[in-house]
Amino acid sequence: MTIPTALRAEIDAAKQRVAALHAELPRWELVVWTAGNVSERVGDYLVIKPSGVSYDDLDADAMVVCDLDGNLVEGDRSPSSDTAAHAYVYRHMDHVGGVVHTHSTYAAAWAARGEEIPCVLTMMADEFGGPIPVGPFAIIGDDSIGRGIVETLDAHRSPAVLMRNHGPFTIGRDAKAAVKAAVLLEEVARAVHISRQLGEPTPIPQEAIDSLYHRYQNVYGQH
Ligand SMILES: O=C(CO)[C@@H](O)[C@@H](O)COP(=O)(O)O
Repeated sequence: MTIPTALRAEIDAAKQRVAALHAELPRWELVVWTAGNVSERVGDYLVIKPSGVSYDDLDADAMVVCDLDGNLVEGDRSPSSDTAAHAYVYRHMDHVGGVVHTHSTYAAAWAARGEEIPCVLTMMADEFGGPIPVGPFAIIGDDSIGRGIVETLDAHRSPAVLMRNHGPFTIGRDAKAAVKAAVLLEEVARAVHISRQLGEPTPIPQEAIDSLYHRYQNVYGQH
């Protein structure tokens, strides 16, 4: 199987974007060693990093392309070990254009307890539209992680899920949006963790969460 000529330019542009976005993971201290990955959907394909390769070596030429069943279509190295999970999300969530997985410290700490992060900060209402949910414990190697991500996020506004005893996966309309969700997730996971050391954080009323989420998703920023 080869990339259709009609997608060549889009695939090459996605390789540039996904390579650059992998550099954001160590930049925002979301990963150690090689423990994180970013993908972006292009038609019936996904662009993702090769497994176990240092972020220092992840340029556009290093990126690999898979079909949405996770089969390698282009590239000379094995795709990320989480490719099956990314591919499952794309197959079952048509609106998703980007997926990120990290083991960021504070988000992983909440995942280790199997506890959702309560919506106690306006930044959480803005970006996540409520609490950040926990997905089921699932072992890498088949569709179980992907299935757990989809089943959990289908029931929430949140673009982030804490896979129990593992770590966060985030989704977005493109890879940049999914990376942003991963960055903000770690920030709120840390803030709420610290807050809870000093007392019980105060929940935000649902009406306020809905209002903040609508503003941030539809008004905030440049239009
Ligand atoms: O945690 C795991 C494997 O257990 C992976 O998410 C992490 O090491 C990243 O793997 P890849 O380098 O993307 O194959």
